[in-house]
Amino acid sequence: MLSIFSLAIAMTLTLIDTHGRRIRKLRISLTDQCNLRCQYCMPVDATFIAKDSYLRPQEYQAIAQELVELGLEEIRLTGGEPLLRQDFLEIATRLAQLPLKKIGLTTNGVFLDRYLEALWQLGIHHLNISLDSLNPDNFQRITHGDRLDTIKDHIHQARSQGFRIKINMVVMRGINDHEIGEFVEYAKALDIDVRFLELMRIGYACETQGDRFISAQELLKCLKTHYHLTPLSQPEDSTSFNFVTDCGARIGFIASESQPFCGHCSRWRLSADGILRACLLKTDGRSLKNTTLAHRQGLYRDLLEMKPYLRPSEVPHAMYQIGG
Ligand SMILES: Nc1nc2c(ncn2[C@@H]2O[C@H](COP(=O)(O)OP(=O)(O)OP(=O)(O)O)[C@@H](O)[C@H]2O)c(=O)[nH]1
Ligand SMILES: C[S@@+](CC[C@H](N)C(=O)[O-])C[C@H]1O[C@@H](n2cnc3c(N)ncnc32)[C@H](O)[C@@H]1O
Ligand code: SF4
Ligand code: SF4
Repeated sequence: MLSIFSLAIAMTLTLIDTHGRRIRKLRISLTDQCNLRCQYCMPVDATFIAKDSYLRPQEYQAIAQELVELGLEEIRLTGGEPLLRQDFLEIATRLAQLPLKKIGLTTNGVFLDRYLEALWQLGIHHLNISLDSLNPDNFQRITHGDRLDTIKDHIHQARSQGFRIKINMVVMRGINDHEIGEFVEYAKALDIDVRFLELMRIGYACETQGDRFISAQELLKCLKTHYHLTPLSQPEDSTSFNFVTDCGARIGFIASESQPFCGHCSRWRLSADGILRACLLKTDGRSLKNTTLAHRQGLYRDLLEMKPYLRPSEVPHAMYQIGG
């Protein structure tokens, strides 16, 4: 039931930006902290924002509710590592009460087992899990962590419980590009999706991206020498373009460098300390911390003018700082 005030807002504001793109997805970063240190994302000596600057569970709920009334359909919880957030379940429970079409979670999977039951009960059934190597030594090199078996075990448990799982693999030349065939077989064996991500020029990764970048088209060409690929349809605001292989594996490519998808971008992002941004690759945003509903209405209007039409080439902040 809309309050009179929020009804008035809903009548004057719709989430359509200045280029006609409808904002229907919000990615919420719950923390910038992480228990891994993926070499393209976070330096080993990363510094983090103070925990007392985090938005509180009630604030997430209030903001999300307003945006739902304006047309928001999906929320994805991300970070940093969202499952490190102490009050993760309270936040997830509050968001799950809203009339959303979907809530997803993007996680490194290390603590996933602790939350599977609750996530299932809350209707959060879409899990995107980062996994850049199936080889323990290589996994350690990339993430500075030795949790490969744990993560694989959690992926297996989640799949057995019925969760929809997409694996995100950032493919890097000379680091893990020799493993893409193994990932296709892994996806097939577990009946899960795998998406190959291009290494993005964002934050810390800008230093090494030039040498390690490998395009989706190059990967596709390589995979086509082993598999016959049939294209799959996807929503127009999908980050990935997808195929099914003749062995039955579902694979996708997120080519945010070589084939940007800004023209159909439908996402806003909310950082752990409450900065709402119209684009992953823009530093500027609007702080929603300590604001009233009336104030936020103006900030939402500002945001509708802040999403770039063309993809910015790079940005100094890292993915974990803004919410990947
Ligand atoms: N350029 C760009 N890349 C994005 C954006 N959103 C996600 N990505 C890329 O896609 C990767 C995977 O994102 P996920 O968290 O798995 O989400 P997704 O499944 O792609 O997104 P939804 O379908 O919206 O839930 C990220 O790590 C980024 O590399 C975006 O808005 N812009
Ligand atoms: C920042 S993480 C946050 C969620 C969680 N910690 C995880 O790893 O899934 C979200 C996604 O961003 C991706 N990512 C981080 N830095 C990236 C970069 N420079 N290029 C491409 N993807 C990147 C990760 O691979 C991961 O799939
Ligand atoms: S990609 Fe995810 S798991 Fe890896 S360091 Fe960044 S936030 Fe942590
Ligand atoms: S770069 Fe910005 S505008 Fe383009 S798809 Fe990503 S978030 Fe959207």
